[in-house]
Amino acid sequence: MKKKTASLSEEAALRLIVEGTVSETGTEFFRALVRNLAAAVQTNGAWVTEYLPETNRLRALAFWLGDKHLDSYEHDVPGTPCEAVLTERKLVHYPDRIVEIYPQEPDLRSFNIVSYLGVPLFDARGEIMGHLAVMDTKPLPSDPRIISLFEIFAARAAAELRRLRTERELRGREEQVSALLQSVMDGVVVLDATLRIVRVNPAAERLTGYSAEALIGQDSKWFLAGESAKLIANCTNELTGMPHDARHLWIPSQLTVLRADRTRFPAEATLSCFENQGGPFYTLILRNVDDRLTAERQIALLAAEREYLRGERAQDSVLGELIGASRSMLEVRAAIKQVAVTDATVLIHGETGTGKELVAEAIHAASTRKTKPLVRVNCAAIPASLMESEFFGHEKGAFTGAVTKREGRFSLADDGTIFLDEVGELPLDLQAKLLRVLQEGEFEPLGSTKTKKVDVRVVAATNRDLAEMVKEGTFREDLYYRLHVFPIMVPPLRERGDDVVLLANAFMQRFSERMGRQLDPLHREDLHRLASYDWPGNIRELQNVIERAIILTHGTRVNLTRALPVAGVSFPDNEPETESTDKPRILTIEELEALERENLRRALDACGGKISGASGAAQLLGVPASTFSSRMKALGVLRHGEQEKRSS
Ligand SMILES: Nc1ncnc2c1ncn2[C@@H]1O[C@H](COP(=O)(O)OP(=O)(O)OP(=O)(O)O)[C@@H](O)[C@H]1O
Repeated sequence: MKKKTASLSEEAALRLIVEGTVSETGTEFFRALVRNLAAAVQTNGAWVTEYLPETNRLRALAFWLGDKHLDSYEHDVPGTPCEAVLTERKLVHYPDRIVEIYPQEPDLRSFNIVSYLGVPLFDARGEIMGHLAVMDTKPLPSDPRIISLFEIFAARAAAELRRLRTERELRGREEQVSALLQSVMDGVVVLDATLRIVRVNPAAERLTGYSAEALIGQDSKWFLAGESAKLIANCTNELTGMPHDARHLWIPSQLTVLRADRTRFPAEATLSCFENQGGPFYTLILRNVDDRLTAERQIALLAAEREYLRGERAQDSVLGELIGASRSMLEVRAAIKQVAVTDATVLIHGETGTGKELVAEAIHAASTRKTKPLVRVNCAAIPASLMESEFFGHEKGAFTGAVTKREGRFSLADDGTIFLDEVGELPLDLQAKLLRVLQEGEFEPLGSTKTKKVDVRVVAATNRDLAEMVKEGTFREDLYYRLHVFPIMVPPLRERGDDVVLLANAFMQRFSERMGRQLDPLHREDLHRLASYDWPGNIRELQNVIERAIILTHGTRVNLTRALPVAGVSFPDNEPETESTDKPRILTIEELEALERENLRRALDACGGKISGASGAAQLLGVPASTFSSRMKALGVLRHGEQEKRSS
């Protein structure tokens, strides 16, 4: 090392440090520092190191020896004068003959070192970061001026080393943050206090279609639709007023992001605030929720569809009880489906026993009121004097016999459906009251002055010609039109074609299951007989016939003969109720023959097919066996087991 001056004043040394290092940082700083330090204290060498605790080694940040820098110098701590510096954590001075103290340290010998002065460098927490040392090929006597100069250099070195470490740490963190930002799927946009974009991640570039260069420096309005930009501005205001540890907000699906191609997408975001250099910054984490919203919509749609299908299935299960595939019945089913979901009043027309009540049930079951009551009222079955109280209820003492207060059917049906069967039988005064309920939804119970309000859907049914009754003045025209909002005509069985067969088979199955009977399916010819019958009592009559036939059957083959009225003529016990009041009529020859044929069959059935003898069918009829047989032949009646070829 060239000695520039024999001795250097402290000020000159300080100037050396300042001037020699002011413009330098990092490696250059340390190189300047050790060079100037060696010059200041006039030693042969100086070095500044960083301590590597993992390997317990010292690595030179800069090493000046003689007249040059040694690059990449590193050595183990144990057995060196530096060890004393690190373990004693204070300035260590070996003024002379250092080789004798550290004979194992080869570099001391090879560099001809005889004296040493070293000091540890601490970080802000008091941990050793490294050390600064000077060494000389001649003795280095203890000189306070040298020591103080040396300590000035050491303080400067420690400061720079600390700065470097902080910088390195920051860089490490920044790299971590960058790596994180690079890898996240969500777009991250950092805004400054004026809501200008200062940083974006690649996902934000992808989401917006803008490059980072295009985005950085722009106002957040650049990529946010008007309302969304306002929302973000409001949120940032809100955030700055919040406690530091709670400065984040979730903005759910309310943002609209504008892409470079001017398309838009809905986004949800989290917005958080952090302080940097005294000012607030905001991190906006954006997520495109288009897919999610689409998926949610899809799920909602599927759920609605499922609900709809459930409803359909429920409807179908109710409609399933309404057997019939004829065109007219399909129309009835379609009408039920159509009107059920509305609150419209329905008037069901149809002959007796055609299934009007079943239709009313199906309407209720397929309506939104299905969980509420369906209250049935048969207007023909209630005495006129009790009808009003039955409909609207009464107060205690409202009339003789009204010992307690009683709710009427309309109150019971509140929120549900009332089925007014045989509505044509309503007396005129009650028709007026019914009209009021239909129009205003209100009535007064008998004996009460308080008006009751109800929400009741009315389904009425009649087998009478109400329009004709209006003309006759027995049915109110205004009520007729009020009821006639949605008329459904239930066709008689004779107009339903093969529905008879479907119904007969269904009833067979229903009753045989109910009675625990194993029965053969109905024969083709039985079905034919059923189909050719007129069915004045409609489905109720058919149902009765099948039920009766099963009861009368002993084996597995259903005995329709005794249950079925013959060609429109019935035995007295088979007479449909509706016909019971009809006058006896004159029979045709064919009808008489059919009746006789039926009678022969019944006799045969009753006697197990036996004709002659004490328990024979002939005796049952009181005729000789030969007469019985010839009548059988003439009328084409076959015995059990024989194949019948008749088609009546
Ligand atoms: N389409 C059908 N499918 C299955 N059963 C039916 C059908 N229609 C009617 N029924 C059955 O026939 C019987 C008579 O039906 P319902 O009481 O509904 O007829 P209605 O027209 O209301 O009779 P009324 O005019 O005498 O009041 C009931 O037992 C019912 O279950």
